[in-house]
Amino acid sequence: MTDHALLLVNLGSPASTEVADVRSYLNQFLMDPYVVDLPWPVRRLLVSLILIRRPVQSAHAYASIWWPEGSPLVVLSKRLQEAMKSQWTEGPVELAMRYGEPSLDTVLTRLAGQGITQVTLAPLYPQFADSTTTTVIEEAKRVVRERKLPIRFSILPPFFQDPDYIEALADSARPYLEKDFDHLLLSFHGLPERHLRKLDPSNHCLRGPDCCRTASPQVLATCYRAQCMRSAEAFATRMGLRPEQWSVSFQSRLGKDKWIEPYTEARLDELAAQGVKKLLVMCPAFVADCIETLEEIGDRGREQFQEAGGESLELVPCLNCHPSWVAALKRLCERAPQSV
Ligand SMILES: C=CC1=C(C)c2cc3[nH]c(cc4nc(cc5[nH]c(cc1n2)c(C)c5CCC(=O)O)C(CCC(=O)O)=C4C)c(C)c3C=C
Ligand SMILES: [Fe+2]
Ligand SMILES: [Fe+2]
Repeated sequence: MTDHALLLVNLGSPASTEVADVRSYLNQFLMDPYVVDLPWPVRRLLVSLILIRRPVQSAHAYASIWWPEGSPLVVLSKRLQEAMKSQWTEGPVELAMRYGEPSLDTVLTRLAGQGITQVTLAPLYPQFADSTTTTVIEEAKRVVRERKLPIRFSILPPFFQDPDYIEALADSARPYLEKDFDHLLLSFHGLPERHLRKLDPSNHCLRGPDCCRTASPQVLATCYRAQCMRSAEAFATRMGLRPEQWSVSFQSRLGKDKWIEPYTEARLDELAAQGVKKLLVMCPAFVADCIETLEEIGDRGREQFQEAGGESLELVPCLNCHPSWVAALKRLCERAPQSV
């Protein structure tokens, strides 16, 4: 069969580090109602306020990590796409970005023009969130509906505790964990608490320190925080880490709302104060290194940890194009159930 495409989708980056490009990217990203989930007039006002200062700050941050070939996130996603071509034999392997280019609209329209009728849609997010997984799926469905494309989807579900994903994390992180370290911080992207609450009709989430551990299968299916905890626990178990050797935190908070805790910034100070000298940080919510790992953790986080008394902070690279990840992704995508 050659009419069944694999479509990898990641978040996307600005077209360049120019402030105008960063502003336009942030505007598209933050005006997505799955990301800033407020009524349109409130969202428009809030995002316009954020766009006064943020593009200049973010452009500066992007410039500090940008590669000659472009944004690390996009370059690494393209490399993953290339690696997957030798794995996926049923048709072409394509890459789209939820924000910026190449858009889902461009890629799905091109695939339909080539006679592709079946697409395995792979949002590259291990843990479920409306602001990542849902928005990719809904945008892909919107394009097919509005352009009347004869495409049916299979959709890769969140794979936060899939043994293949955990094994890939273990294989990619092992060389770092074999070196001398005092503590491993697993830092996941954060989310406003509101995003968890609105998907939790049983009112289980964020009610006490153990709520993620006691989440029912129904709660776990949509609770990003509980899924992050499961990923971290499965990884720590696989690596044989003792409880005091690792912990979880959440990074990248934006705005004044309460986001899920503990915050990475606070944990960096606490760990230094507890006497941790050699800190390892890995970021399992990101499958490709990006501004959030390279700049927020690798640059600013390291500086903060050292100023607080730590000696070294080593950033464990994301899965990127690790052979175990490429093999895992092939198996995950082959198992993706047909949906629409
Ligand atoms: C309300 C704001 C945001 C939510 C909610 C959010 C969720 C979320 N994001 C990722 C993954 C990535 N985010 C990245 C960058 C990024 N994220 C936000 C805001 C929210 N994210 C902003 C404003 C930015 C841009 C950078 C900045 O100005 O700080 C990236 C990296 C993009 C890149 O080009 O490198 C990724 C990847 C997840 C997984 C997630 C929810 C779980
Ligand atoms: Fe983000
Ligand atoms: Fe929860």
